[in-house]
Parts: sequence; C-alpha cells; structure tokens
Amino acid sequence: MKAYLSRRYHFSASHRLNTDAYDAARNREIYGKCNNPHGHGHNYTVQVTLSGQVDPATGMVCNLADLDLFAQKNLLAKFDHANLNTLDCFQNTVSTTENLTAEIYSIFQNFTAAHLERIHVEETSNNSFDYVGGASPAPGTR
Ligand SMILES: Nc1nc2c(c(=O)[nH]1)N=C([C@H](O)[C@H](O)COP(=O)(O)OP(=O)(O)OP(=O)(O)O)CN2
Ligand SMILES: [Zn+2]
Repeated sequence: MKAYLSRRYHFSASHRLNTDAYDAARNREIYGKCNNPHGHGHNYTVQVTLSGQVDPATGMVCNLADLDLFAQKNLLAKFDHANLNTLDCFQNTVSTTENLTAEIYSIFQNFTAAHLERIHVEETSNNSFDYVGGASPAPGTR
C-alpha cells in the first residue's frame, strides 16, 4: 500500500531581495521594501511531503524520527537564524522563496528512506510556495 506523509519544520531567517542583474534603482523598483539594505526577517514554515510503500511490519512509510534527524542536520542547522544572503546557495541566486523552496527540495532529495513528492514553504501568512522538482519545459512547449 502506498501512502503519503507530510511533516512541518520551522526556522527564522533574514534576507534582502537584490539582484546583480540590475542597478540599485531598478532593484528598489522591483523588490520595493524587500530591497531595504538592512534586510528583514521571516518565520518560515517548511512542509516536506514524502511517499512510499507502508512497511507491513512497522506500519510506516518511513520513521518520522529519522526525518527529524535529517531535517535538523541538513535544514535547520543551515537556515535557522541565518542571513540567507550569506549562504553559498544564495551567492549567485536571489533569496526569493521560490529559490529557497527549490534549494530545500534539493536538500531533501538526499533523504533516501522515502520518495520526495513536494516542498511547501510559507514565508508569511499570505505567501506560500511549492516545488515538486522536474525539469523546466522548453520555451514555447507549455
Ligand atoms: N515572487 C515573490 N515575491 C516576493 C517574495 C518572494 O519570495 N517571491 N518575497 C517578498 C518578501 O521577501 C517579503 O518580505 C514579503 O513581503 P509581503 O508580500 O509584502 O508580505 P506580506 O504581505 O505577507 O506581509 P506584510 O507584512 O503584511 O506586508 C516579496 N515578494
Ligand atoms: Zn522577505
């Protein structure tokens, strides 16, 4: 029997939206208050959704304790109370939540006890983002 499970993690981090592709004036125009040089913070919520066969002996797709250990070491230790813009993954990539969600997806792809279905990230109570992996369609094929 195949089943899905989801688990939520929380971290606080700061960031500033800014791209080297544009000058300061254009950055202010695009990102508005999120381009403030002093940065700002969010309490992010990450929901990891996994799937797999339910082990008939344990009754579990995978043990949430194993997922928690993985998340602590590979997600929370890296992002909690960090300035996202200082992390290697955001040196050449804007720290939008679209990009953060894709980065977190790439992290959980290394959790091998179940199949990674989706990463859902809530940045504020109004904004949430999802990434399910896969290659982008070629231009004009969508
Ligand atoms: N496409 C995206 N747009 C924006 C992102 C993003 O990651 N992707 N991020 C931001 C900001 O980081 C920002 O801090 C969120 O601002 P805002 O949407 O104004 O936040 P809320 O409306 O939820 O909260 P308020 O405090 O009420 O403004 C912006 N855009
Ligand atoms: Zn922000």
